[in-house]
Amino acid sequence: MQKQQLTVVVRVRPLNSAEKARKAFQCVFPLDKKRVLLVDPEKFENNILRQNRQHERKFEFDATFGAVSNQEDVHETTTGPIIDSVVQGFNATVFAYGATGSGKTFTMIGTKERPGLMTLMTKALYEKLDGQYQVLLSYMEIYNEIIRDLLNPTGGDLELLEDERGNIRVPGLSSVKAPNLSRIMQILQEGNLRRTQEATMANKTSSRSHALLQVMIVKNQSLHSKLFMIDLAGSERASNTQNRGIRLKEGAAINRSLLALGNVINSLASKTTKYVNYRDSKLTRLLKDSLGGTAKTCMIAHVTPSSSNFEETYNTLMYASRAMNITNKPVRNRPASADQVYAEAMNAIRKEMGSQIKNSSSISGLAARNGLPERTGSRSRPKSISRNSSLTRAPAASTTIDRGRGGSLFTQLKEQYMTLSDKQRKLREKLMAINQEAYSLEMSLISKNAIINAWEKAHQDKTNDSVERLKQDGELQRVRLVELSDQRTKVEKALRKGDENASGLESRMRSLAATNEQREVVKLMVKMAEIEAQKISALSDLAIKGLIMDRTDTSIAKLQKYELVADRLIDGKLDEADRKKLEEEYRLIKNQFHYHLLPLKNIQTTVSWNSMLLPKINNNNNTIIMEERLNSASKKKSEISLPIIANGREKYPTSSAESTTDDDRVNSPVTERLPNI
Ligand SMILES: Nc1ncnc2c1ncn2[C@@H]1O[C@H](COP(=O)(O)OP(=O)(O)OP(=O)(O)O)[C@@H](O)[C@H]1O
Repeated sequence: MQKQQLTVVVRVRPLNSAEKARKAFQCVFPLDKKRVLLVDPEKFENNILRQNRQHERKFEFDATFGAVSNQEDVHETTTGPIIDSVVQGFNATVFAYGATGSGKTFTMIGTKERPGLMTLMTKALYEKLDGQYQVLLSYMEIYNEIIRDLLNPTGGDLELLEDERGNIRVPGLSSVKAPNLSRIMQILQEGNLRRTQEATMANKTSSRSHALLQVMIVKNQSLHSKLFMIDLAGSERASNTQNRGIRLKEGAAINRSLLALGNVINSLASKTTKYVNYRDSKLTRLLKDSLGGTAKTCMIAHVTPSSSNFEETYNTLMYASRAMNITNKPVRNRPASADQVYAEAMNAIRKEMGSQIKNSSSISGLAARNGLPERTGSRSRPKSISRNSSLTRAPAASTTIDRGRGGSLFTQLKEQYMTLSDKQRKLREKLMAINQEAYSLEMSLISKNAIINAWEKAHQDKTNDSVERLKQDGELQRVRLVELSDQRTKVEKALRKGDENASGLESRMRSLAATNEQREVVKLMVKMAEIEAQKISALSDLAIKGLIMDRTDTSIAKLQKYELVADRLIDGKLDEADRKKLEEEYRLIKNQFHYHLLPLKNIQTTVSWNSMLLPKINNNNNTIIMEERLNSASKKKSEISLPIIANGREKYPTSSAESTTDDDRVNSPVTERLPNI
């Protein structure tokens, strides 16, 4: 694992008209492709007391871009090479850092006429990826330490979870398929419109949140690599922005997360500090892998050239030069075949088998290896070769090699068997993909139907845009399920036929096998086909478990939120208006939790998708088969139910079923804000 320093570049934007009107002048000068000169405006103030202070400072970075550099220049020099790494399977992060109004959003998002890095990078990625890759996009913002899904505005607040391997995940964050560049542009535009932006004194279109675009590249259903593109909110001084009220509170939250980021950068850059505290903000927790981790990371520091922003510029350049000392250890993700170890083992078996098959097809070779002379035999009665094996008969003096029908037929059957096994493997993989998609659709449909039913019960004839959208989505999902069901029938039919043919070939090969080696070859080939089928079954099992885990994670996040609200309600120190608002929020979360959990409770219906023609793992060893495992998991889930809060006290329903009855749903009907599912 090779260490690699963070790539740190600086972009200086042109002086703008407001700055010129304020009689501000340029105090930052790019000297060449790497160096930048910062001149303290005090130098021109003729202050005798400060005459001896150092007024100029040079900084050197991996690259420096001045006012004349355009978006393409920045991309080609800095982010272009990162795209190559992402294509090779490395995770990467590019983030824009700098004071408010310094040009971060311009660089990352850009304008219609001058698209920024998010567009240029995804475009470059598309040009380099071929059809075997799939691209998924997620777009979120962190606003006042709250994570929101920019692609699913009704999704509510999202939580961060750390799995047992230390990977940070955002359960419930939507990821959207981006089959082409125009879809990406559309997704980005939609997301950007939803981003929290406000005018401040320092910037007319100030981004008040950190925006994180995540591009996931998937190959053979596993993650190939991940690219984070981040437009951070600007660091700001309250005096500069003249912010009050909400803007001031936002500023404090923005600065808190940036302070946490600064602390992480300081700790990582320091040679003495051992402990790095990522936990102080959601931003730093999300960036854990990008700073000091296994990703390739590029920081684009932004400064204004204006003398009025000297202090911010100085701080940014100091941070940036400190960040140059950070080293990551980029690691390529595991190859797309989710089970490299298994694949290697299979290759070893294949190789071994290949050599045995090669040897067994040459009778002379076999005979020679057994220290026996070659035999002559009947060409017309292949079976007699195995029955009356010449190996037990008296050796004949002939050196002619028998490549008669017996030998060649065995070879032909063996080749047919291998081709068939390969075909069966592909069919099983197809079946697995169909099952997985259907499983996920069914889970989503269960939640959707329950929400629609509850809405209709509570609101009768009243229509609602979100409910109508849910209905339309549900309709599309049902159509897709019918398609999948047809596909599954076809694949299963082909699989059954293939299995019949395979067992026919197997018994013919067994009866033709004349030697121990040939018998061994048949055994190995059958074993290999079995292992392939079991492997797919295991992967399928894992994928379904992954879907369940994701849903469970989101449910847990909702439960945590519920606890927070419940605590505040029980605490009771609320005026009437706040209590009412909180109670409504409480009901919404309770609803979300309920609808999200429903598919897990109904797992028996959905699991049928996974059981067809995929062999059950360890079934004959009396270990728990998948259905049982899932059933017991669903049993546990169905025991979870949230209490009702009345007058500031928690009341648990008398039975677990109680909380999920229609009555309960009517008690806490689906509100105007529909729960995300
Ligand atoms: N390189 C550039 N060339 C021309 N105009 C630029 C450049 N960089 C920034 N600008 C302009 O400067 C203004 C402020 O830029 P921008 O909104 O990108 O700043 P920011 O750092 O994202 O601010 P905030 O943190 O407040 O969101 C915008 O009007 C933008 O168009």
